[in-house]
Amino acid sequence: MKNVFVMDHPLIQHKLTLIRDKHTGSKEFREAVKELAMLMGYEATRNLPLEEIEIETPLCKTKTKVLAGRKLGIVPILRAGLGMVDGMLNLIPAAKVGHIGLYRDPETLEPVEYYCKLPADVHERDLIVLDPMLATGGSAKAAIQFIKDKGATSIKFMCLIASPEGIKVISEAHPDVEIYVAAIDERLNDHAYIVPGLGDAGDRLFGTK
Ligand SMILES: O=P(O)(O)OC[C@H]1O[C@H](OP(=O)(O)OP(=O)(O)O)[C@H](O)[C@@H]1O
Ligand SMILES: O=c1cc[nH]c(=O)[nH]1
Ligand SMILES: [Mg+2]
Repeated sequence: MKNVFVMDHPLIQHKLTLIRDKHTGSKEFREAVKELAMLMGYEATRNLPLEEIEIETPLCKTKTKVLAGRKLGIVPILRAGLGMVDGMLNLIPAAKVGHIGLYRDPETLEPVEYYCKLPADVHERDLIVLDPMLATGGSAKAAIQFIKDKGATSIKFMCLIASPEGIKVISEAHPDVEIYVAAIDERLNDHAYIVPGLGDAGDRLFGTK
């Protein structure tokens, strides 16, 4: 599907298996999510623009490339998206971080907003929205819409595991948004959990279950 990039690098697939395993505890789960964010972030930032500058090596002057200086931002969807922040910041330490607090109402499955704090110049930044799970797509769809309402025009969405339904929802609602994902699983169950998935990402990251 256009605009959907499935990252099947062996290191990504290996770490994904770690976090799917129900015997993996919070510490190892957190470490693997951070590492996955870093590996995926490497790919998701592949097309950042470069510009040429002149520097001097110990031998001579030379022209060489640096990032073109376009401002970057990452926007984790709370809570579970927080687990991906440090991995991304390791790659792009100058990025500003916005936060969107959303939880999925267990009855209606609708996203409920409880927090939103974005960089003031969000409309000037290339943004990557982070959330490990894309299930019904309701949370990511709402989060991306918030950011667009604040003026953002350049948005990517990065998640670890998606359902086919979630991918469809985001592709249709936000066709301009590229989706980076480590795996697209089979389906959603009756409670809209991804199967086989990894369970509740927030609870596993923070040990709340
Ligand atoms: O695609 P959806 O059907 O909207 O589901 C995905 C959302 O559910 C999870 O968050 P959750 O509501 O469990 O909140 P949490 O991160 O605080 O645990 C997950 O991190 C996504 O944000
Ligand atoms: O499978 C799922 C679906 C929504 N949220 C999660 O954390 N996991
Ligand atoms: Mg949760």
